[in-house]
Amino acid sequence: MASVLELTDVSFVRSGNRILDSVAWKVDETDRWVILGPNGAGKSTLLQLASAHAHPTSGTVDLLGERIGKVDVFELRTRIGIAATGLARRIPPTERVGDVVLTAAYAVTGRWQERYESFDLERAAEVMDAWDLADLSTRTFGTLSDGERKRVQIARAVMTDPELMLLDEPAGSLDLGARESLLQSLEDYASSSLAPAIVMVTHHVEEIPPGFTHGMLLRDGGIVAAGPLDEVLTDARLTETFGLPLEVRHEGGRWSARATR
Ligand SMILES: Nc1ncnc2c1ncn2[C@@H]1O[C@H](COP(=O)(O)OP(=O)(O)OP(=O)(O)O)[C@@H](O)[C@H]1O
Repeated sequence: MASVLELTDVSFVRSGNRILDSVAWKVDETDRWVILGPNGAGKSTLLQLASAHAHPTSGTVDLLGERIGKVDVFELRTRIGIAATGLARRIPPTERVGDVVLTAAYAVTGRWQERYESFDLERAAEVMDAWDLADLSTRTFGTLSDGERKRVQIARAVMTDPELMLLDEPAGSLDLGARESLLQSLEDYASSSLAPAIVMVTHHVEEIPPGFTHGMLLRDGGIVAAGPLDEVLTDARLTETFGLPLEVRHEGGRWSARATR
């Protein structure tokens, strides 16, 4: 099976702070990964490396068949879909939802004078339909709820048919209904044989969509466990990762966890 991302002995140091330490990780094209770990564990930094927005201090990152440091990262980034809060901040609040999705074809935010082909317009309509955004296409991004904004960000990332999809806390800050509805959409997306490899960072095991296959537990920049989800999400490993006694359950395709006394 072809690997889309491979980190070999990767360390990442900033201001003398070892944020990632000797990380080895391989993502194959059919994998759907979830990354969990306490605040400050290094999850977002790992996504920065996985999206060619950061270089490792030592070790190697191979992304979509290219070695980071030996390739034009601007070209490489067009092959990766990212939905993250930091990127959402760059979307002008006055931009129409339809244009937020469509402008992904040129990797820009804010529609200007780009000329779109009919297949771009058809693709944007198809993606907005799939992510329940068709009724919002003429609304402006700034008027949307948090849940709607998350959907728009993901639809924008899906628009270009990426070879790797990176999701940073897609269900963070959503109410119960919005979360459950988003998880159903993510489950549908992840179950398609046409979907790319997916890596999702989350703070809660309850936010893992059914069908996700692999998990990584990160603590203090090091991997506690990585592999098939049911081997990784155990009481002992979650307890070690979060530093308090935890009990985990897996029922009906969904995960939950709580502290024990
Ligand atoms: N440029 C930097 N210089 C120094 N330290 C940094 C820098 N960027 C991040 N860090 C530190 O690296 C650690 C990991 O940060 P990162 O954002 O990757 O963690 P995270 O697991 O995503 O956290 P959270 O769950 O809170 O979002 C944190 O302690 C953070 O303060």
